[in-house]
Amino acid sequence: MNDATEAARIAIPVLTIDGPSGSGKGTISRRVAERLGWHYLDSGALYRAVGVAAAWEGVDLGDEAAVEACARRTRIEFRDDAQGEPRVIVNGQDATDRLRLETSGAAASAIAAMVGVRAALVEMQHGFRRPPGLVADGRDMGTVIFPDAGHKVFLTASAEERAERRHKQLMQKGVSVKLSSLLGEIVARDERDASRAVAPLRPAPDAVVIDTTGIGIEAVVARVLALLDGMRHEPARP
Ligand SMILES: Nc1ncnc2c1ncn2[C@@H]1O[C@H](COP(=O)(O)OP(=O)(O)O)[C@@H](O)[C@H]1O
Ligand SMILES: Nc1ccn([C@H]2C[C@H](O)[C@@H](COP(=O)(O)OP(=O)(O)O)O2)c(=O)n1
Repeated sequence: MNDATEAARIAIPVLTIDGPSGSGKGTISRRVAERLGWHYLDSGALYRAVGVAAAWEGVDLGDEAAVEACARRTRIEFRDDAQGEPRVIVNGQDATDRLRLETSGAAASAIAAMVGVRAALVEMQHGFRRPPGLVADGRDMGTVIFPDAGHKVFLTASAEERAERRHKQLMQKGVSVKLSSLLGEIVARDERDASRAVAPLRPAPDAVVIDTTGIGIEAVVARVLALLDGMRHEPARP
């Protein structure tokens, strides 16, 4: 990339929304992106998609080189269906429902600890930075992928509330799962995501942390938009 192209790329505004599972990243990011008319990157879906592609291809998840090669060849597309629902197409197949399973989240978390897998997905994530702007959700959006983002948010909520939210979400989809086992899975996944050596889950030093425990979706959206508004009107520092 030449200097002029790089300068044009980094002039495109980015809002990063990182946080643990069930903190509301996807829900809040989608709504904020819609209000702003910006693009949206669900980076977790990329890790989930690689995990699913690896399972389809019989790749051993313990073999780092094989999983990295799988990450490099996996084709992932985001599309809205006729009802406007977002779908994720992995190597030409609609994998949306499978990607949402907690087993896919756990597989994604395991392969996301591999440095080669993370490296394989960097360019694809940068490709989402297109005018007029991008809202990017994940674990390392503000720390690693878009460290120059002008707006960074880290969402949290108590583990109990996050498990309850996920439980309700799964029940609505007709997936029956015990709340206690879900809580255990979520806590274990957060622990692995936060303790890994490469791009661990943690707030960027310049992120605004919002604890969403007991705060409704629209109130969180309003807080994020207010933050953005404040930053946009902040006078440039000398
Ligand atoms: N602030 C909130 N209050 C109550 N429920 C929420 C809140 N934020 C998100 N949810 C719900 O919690 C569930 C998980 O949210 P999601 O956006 O998928 O989280 P994440 O992307 O962080 O895993 C969804 O059903 C969503 O509607
Ligand atoms: N930027 C990202 C996004 C997700 N991951 C990994 C770690 C997460 O446990 C899995 C799944 O992420 P995803 O955001 O889809 O999961 P939740 O919706 O928060 O439950 O992927 C990551 O390491 N880096």
